[in-house]
Amino acid sequence: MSFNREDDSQLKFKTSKKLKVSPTFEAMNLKDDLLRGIYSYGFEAPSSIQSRAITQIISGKDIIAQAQSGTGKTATFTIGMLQVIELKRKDLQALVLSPTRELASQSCQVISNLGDYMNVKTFAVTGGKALKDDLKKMQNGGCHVVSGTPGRVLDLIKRQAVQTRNVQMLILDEADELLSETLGFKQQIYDIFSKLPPTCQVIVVSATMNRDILEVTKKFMNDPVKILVKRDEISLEGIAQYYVDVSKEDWKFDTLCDLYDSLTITQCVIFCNTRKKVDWLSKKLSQSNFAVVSMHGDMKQEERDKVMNDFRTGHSRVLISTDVWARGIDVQQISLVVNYDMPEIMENYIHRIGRSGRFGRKGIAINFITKEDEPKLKSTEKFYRIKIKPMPANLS
Ligand SMILES: Nc1ncnc2c1ncn2[C@@H]1O[C@H](COP(=O)(O)OP(=O)(O)OP(=O)(O)O)[C@@H](O)[C@H]1O
Repeated sequence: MSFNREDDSQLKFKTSKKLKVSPTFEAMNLKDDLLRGIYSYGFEAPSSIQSRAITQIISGKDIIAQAQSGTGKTATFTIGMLQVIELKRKDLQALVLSPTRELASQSCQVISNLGDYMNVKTFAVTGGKALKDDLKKMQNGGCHVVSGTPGRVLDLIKRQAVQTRNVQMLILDEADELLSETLGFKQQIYDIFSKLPPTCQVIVVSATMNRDILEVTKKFMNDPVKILVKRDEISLEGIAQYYVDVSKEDWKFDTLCDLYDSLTITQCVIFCNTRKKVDWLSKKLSQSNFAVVSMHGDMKQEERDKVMNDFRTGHSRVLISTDVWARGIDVQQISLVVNYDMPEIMENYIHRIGRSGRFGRKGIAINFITKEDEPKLKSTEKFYRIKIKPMPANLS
């Protein structure tokens, strides 16, 4: 998935025709306790993907659900899943897989919140945490839903701590990332899949899909319902996208310092392409007395957890990270994303800028462009049919 991509239009893959649209949550015939959970979580009406996909999930069909970032895909699969799960039973019935530990934990939290009045029991099992703790909590039993990263889930299945015999729903969140050739999750996903009952319903979800991934889904999905988004509609209108012509790498730092006051108006994420660069940038900003925090995959999990917690609660406002933060993480106060480096993977442009502008909020994305980045900028604009304009002098 490089930037020099041939046209991979989804010609063969089209949104299924005549899908039912439920204009309200009541119209979905949900359990009372689930409906209560939805309203007390603060939701009033379903988003576009929710009004189309939830009832399809409930009907038991396999589904490919694509929708723009921040439009409520997590609640889509969660509500569908909670409606189907039998709470009286004490066995594992649904499995959610995510590419990062933080995302798996976040989804677990959403499931637990929306299912608050149903007494749903859900656990997050992720790498970076003590295996023995996961073994213990799974042994205690009674878990209806596991949300985890593929490696840890597979490990627990092999140790028979996660019992898959009654799993009736598999959800692949950020599915294009989980199934991509480059990241090494694909084989783990296949291995997990091979341990599930053959009748298990499969739900794949992401803001981005490409033809290769859609081809792959044919191998393990059964005539899925498809809800797809055209490429020129993937980028959210509410996120204003700008570039700053920095010419050379050396000039990025001063440009960022000049922007710092704008970064702290609400909350901001700055993306770099390597862990080393994240460390370097956060050190250099701290030395210049700018308050920033940072997170990447080489850090200890306790440290990652602390950074996440401080950022979620608003104690820190500027976070520097790698693509470990590109997908799925939901912090509503983020209004600004800076690509200090342009992403290596085209899809991640959409995911990164989608950390702002959550659920209809306004957002701003700023891309630092060196001479070498110019072709990337052009191909991103062309691919998603967007216009990334020069940053205005007065950003606010
Ligand atoms: N029906 C709703 N009404 C109000 N807020 C909602 C509704 N559905 C979801 N939200 C909120 O919108 C935000 C974004 O939702 P979510 O994280 O599920 O988006 P997403 O589509 O999974 O995004 P991404 O592509 O970045 O993973 C969350 O804060 C969520 O609580």
